[in-house]
Amino acid sequence: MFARFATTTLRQAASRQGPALAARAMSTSSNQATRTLAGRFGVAAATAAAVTLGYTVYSAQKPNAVIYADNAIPIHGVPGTSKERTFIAVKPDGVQRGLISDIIARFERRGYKLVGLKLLVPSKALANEHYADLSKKPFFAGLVDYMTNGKAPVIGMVWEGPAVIKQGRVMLGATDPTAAGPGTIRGDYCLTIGRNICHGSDSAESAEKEIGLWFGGKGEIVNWTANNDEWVVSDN
Ligand SMILES: Nc1ncnc2c1ncn2[C@@H]1O[C@H](COP(=O)(O)OP(=O)(O)OP(=O)(O)O)[C@@H](O)[C@H]1O
Repeated sequence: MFARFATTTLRQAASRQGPALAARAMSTSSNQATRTLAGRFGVAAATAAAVTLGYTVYSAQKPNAVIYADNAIPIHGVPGTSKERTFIAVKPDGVQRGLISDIIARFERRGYKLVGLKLLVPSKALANEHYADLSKKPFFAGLVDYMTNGKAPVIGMVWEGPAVIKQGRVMLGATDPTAAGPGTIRGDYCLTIGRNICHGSDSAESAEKEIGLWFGGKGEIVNWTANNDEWVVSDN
């Protein structure tokens, strides 16, 4: 009964007043709910109910999003802040050529934080959706086959940090490796556009779409604090 009341209140807040008010309402109402439930059923039940309520509110606003109850950051991060996130992939040619560790190392050394990582052979449906904007191109079928035929897997990653979407693209280098400068991943390691070993989201919209597409299972993105954040992402 109480949970239904709280959920309804929060849904109304989410739809009428937007995310900020919903988040405030969620925090106030779920604190009340948590205290009531904790008194009656114990702390574990109260905690589970509070997490469910939080997820319900966010889902009502944005059905495909996954958030974490601890800090309510969407899995695609917060563009324009130190929590900006991008999707970076090592494509099958990069995996075959043993370049995974080098690509990861470049992002790590720069100071970016790895918050999602998986190795998979993507389905055709996933590759089709990922490259949907290229579906009319003559190379589309070959591109999807190269990504999905299983001759090597893909490494999917989510990296976090200031300006990581733009800087990730800079680090990758031009899509066509013949135009990629030295010091970039493509400029250092590849020669042709069909085998350019890596991918990076090209905008905040793409990052949101791609992170949601490749990740999104519960627990696949981890919010964590690096011990050296003070030395890497602080402002004076
Ligand atoms: N002319 C082409 N011939 C073959 N493959 C191509 C061609 N143009 C693009 N591709 C492939 O399609 C991918 C996506 O192309 P797009 O134009 O979206 O560039 P991009 O966004 O820089 O690349 P990516 O999405 O891989 O980072 C390229 O990385 C490349 O693998």
